[in-house]
Amino acid sequence: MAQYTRVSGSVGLITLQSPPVNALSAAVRQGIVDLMQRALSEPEVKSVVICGQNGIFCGGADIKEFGGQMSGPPLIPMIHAIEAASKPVVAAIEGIALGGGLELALGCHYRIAHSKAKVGLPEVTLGLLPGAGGSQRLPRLIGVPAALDLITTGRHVTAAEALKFGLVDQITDHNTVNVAVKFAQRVTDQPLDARRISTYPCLCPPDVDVLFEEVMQSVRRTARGAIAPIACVQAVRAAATLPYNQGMERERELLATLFTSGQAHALQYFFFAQRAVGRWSMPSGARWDTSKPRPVHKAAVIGLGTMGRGITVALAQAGFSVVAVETQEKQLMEAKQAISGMLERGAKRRGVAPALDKINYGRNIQSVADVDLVIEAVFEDMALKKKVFQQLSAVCKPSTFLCSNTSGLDIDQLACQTRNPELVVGMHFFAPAHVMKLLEVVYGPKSSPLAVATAMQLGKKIGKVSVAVGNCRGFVGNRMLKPYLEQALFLLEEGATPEFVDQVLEEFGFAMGVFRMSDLSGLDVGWKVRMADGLAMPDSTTGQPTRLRQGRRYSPLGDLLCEQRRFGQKTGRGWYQYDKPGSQVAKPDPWLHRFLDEYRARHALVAHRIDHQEVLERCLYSMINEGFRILEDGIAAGPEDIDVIYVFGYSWPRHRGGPMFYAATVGLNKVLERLEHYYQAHPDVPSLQPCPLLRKLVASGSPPIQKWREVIKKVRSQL
Ligand SMILES: CCCCCC/C=C/CC(=O)SCCNC(=O)CCNC(=O)[C@H](O)C(C)(C)COP(=O)(O)OP(=O)(O)OC[C@H]1O[C@@H](n2cnc3c(N)ncnc32)[C@H](O)[C@@H]1OP(=O)(O)O
Repeated sequence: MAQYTRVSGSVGLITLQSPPVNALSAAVRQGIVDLMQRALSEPEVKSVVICGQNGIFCGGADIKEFGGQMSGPPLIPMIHAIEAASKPVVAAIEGIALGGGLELALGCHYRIAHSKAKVGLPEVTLGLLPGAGGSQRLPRLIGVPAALDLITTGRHVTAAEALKFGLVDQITDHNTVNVAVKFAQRVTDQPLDARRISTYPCLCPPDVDVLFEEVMQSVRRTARGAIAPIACVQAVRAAATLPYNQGMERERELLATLFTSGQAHALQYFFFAQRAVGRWSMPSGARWDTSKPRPVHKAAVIGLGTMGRGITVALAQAGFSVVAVETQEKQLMEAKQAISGMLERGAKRRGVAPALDKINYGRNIQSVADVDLVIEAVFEDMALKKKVFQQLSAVCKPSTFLCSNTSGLDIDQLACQTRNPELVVGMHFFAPAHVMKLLEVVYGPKSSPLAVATAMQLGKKIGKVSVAVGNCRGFVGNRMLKPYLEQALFLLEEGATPEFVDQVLEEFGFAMGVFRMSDLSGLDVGWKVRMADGLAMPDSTTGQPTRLRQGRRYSPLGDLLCEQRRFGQKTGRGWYQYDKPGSQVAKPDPWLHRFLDEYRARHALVAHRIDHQEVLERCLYSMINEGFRILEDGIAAGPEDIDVIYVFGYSWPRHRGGPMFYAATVGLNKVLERLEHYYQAHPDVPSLQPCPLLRKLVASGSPPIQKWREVIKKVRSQL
């Protein structure tokens, strides 16, 4: 859909109309084609302006159309026709010009942008490349290095940056369409040949081969197995080395491979999953669209350790007034210094003033009396947290929301310490809290929809992707991590090495394998939890064999390392060895290999050959199985919630869509069959026993992931 109006007598104005972002659906493309013909055929019309309604130029191709049969006029000939037009065509860019939207603008002869507009070619983030001439026109317009940067990262650039690159001709603070119309009138008689970007030579630096080699190496290093960034480099290389038409042919070939790839499907699923988590619901029926948040003006953070500092920075940077409380004078001074440094570095990067004046520091919990919301971030200890919640409940005004930054403790027990348990929720931040995008908002049985809506909105305001989840041990993320870690340890007992397990997981696409990650986080963290749970204890205390706890197989390997004070990077020894405490370069440790051999000998375990497939299946399928249990229990409302948590919080490779999407890709029947196989081989490992929901989905013919919620609803209604 597009609308045509004649402005100032001689300018044909084409307005794209397809809310919310004027994506180039079949109807919009048809509208552009028809209205361009009309403008070119009207003798009174001397020039054309293309804009989008509601202050948004265009969000690109309509991603919803990708899954189905493409209909309507194709993008490439449509853009060529605009570029070849005999009358000047001006793009009036307000809001955004992304992907196909920017490619459309690149087909125009001139581009005028509002100063607040953003432009970019984010196709790579959807597993694609700019396939409507963008990979060929952009380097011709702004040069190879800048085009490589924009196309391989997909980043959105400001109008000011776009002007610097020469990507737009003018920026304005005024009404962009009016400015573009006036501009179009001025250029009516200008020759157009020099404005057709496809005819430009490609601007290459002298050492262009070296540049491509370096960029390709860097892209391969960071892509973690994603294919689109590599295809993007290849497409730009075609622009630099081939005539335009041949470059377009190469762009077409590369896009054809990407378009039908599993990675593109996964990334496009993930695009919609990220948006779906904002439409949260609770088992009570409360929902995002019926629960209004209450505004938060002033917040407090209690406890200024690593997490509390990061949360304080995130709040202050987003413009909240923060009361930051730490009871020990020395720790308070250290925290103040650290927080100021973080704010100053962040502000320097973003070119703004540091929000130092947003924070008031104090040692006394009384200073939070007038805040709207408190985030408690003291040490992960239930008794301590309970005490803090009792104090907060006595000190704060009755309407204050009380939130706990916990990675897995029972929110209900904390709520019970307060006068208004309905105002209590969990806010599970991930370290470093001012950087990591994920926030689990945890509702307990007493949490009100108001509290959930307020925490979700606060999360959004501080730039987090917030996911509402139910209250259980470990919530979603850490609950699923448990069987994953457990399988990794069992694999060591059975003959694998930490290096091999990590290599397989990193080849799969995780930023770090399970053992390197444990060394980074600190082995003592889990050890303390296991001790509190009565798991990490000498045999004499438990009265059970070392490798059995509470009737289940148990691996004490992590506990044994901790007993040797091998806590990971911080002590210079863990699953790997490091040059010195704090170093990040992990090296295989012969001591650990001997230790594993001795351990196996002591327990009469015969090492067998473990291959890639077994590592992946046992680590990932046991985690996915727990994901199905979480869905069955109603802790997560849908598979998208789990996938978003895993990609943003646990470095699951985005191009694999998340664990639940991955299970759907592998095939639910295959996941079920392999779990059955492993459970038969390890009947003392309950996490390998296939979850009833998985069986039900397979029995229902393994519906597509978008239909799982219907099956889950049925299963839950039968409980
Ligand atoms: C066979 C050959 C065919 C050629 C195909 C190859 C060429 C592809 C070229 C492309 O153009 S690919 C698409 C490139 N565009 C993008 O990647 C932009 C994606 N969108 C965004 O980044 C953001 O949505 C936004 C535009 C910056 C707006 O962000 P904001 O935070 O304001 O709102 P959202 O909640 O993200 O979005 C609102 C609403 O709009 C839906 N939506 C956004 N973009 C598109 C789109 N391109 N197609 C369809 N739908 C889109 C989004 O899903 C939200 O709706 P929902 O119902 O809440 O999910």
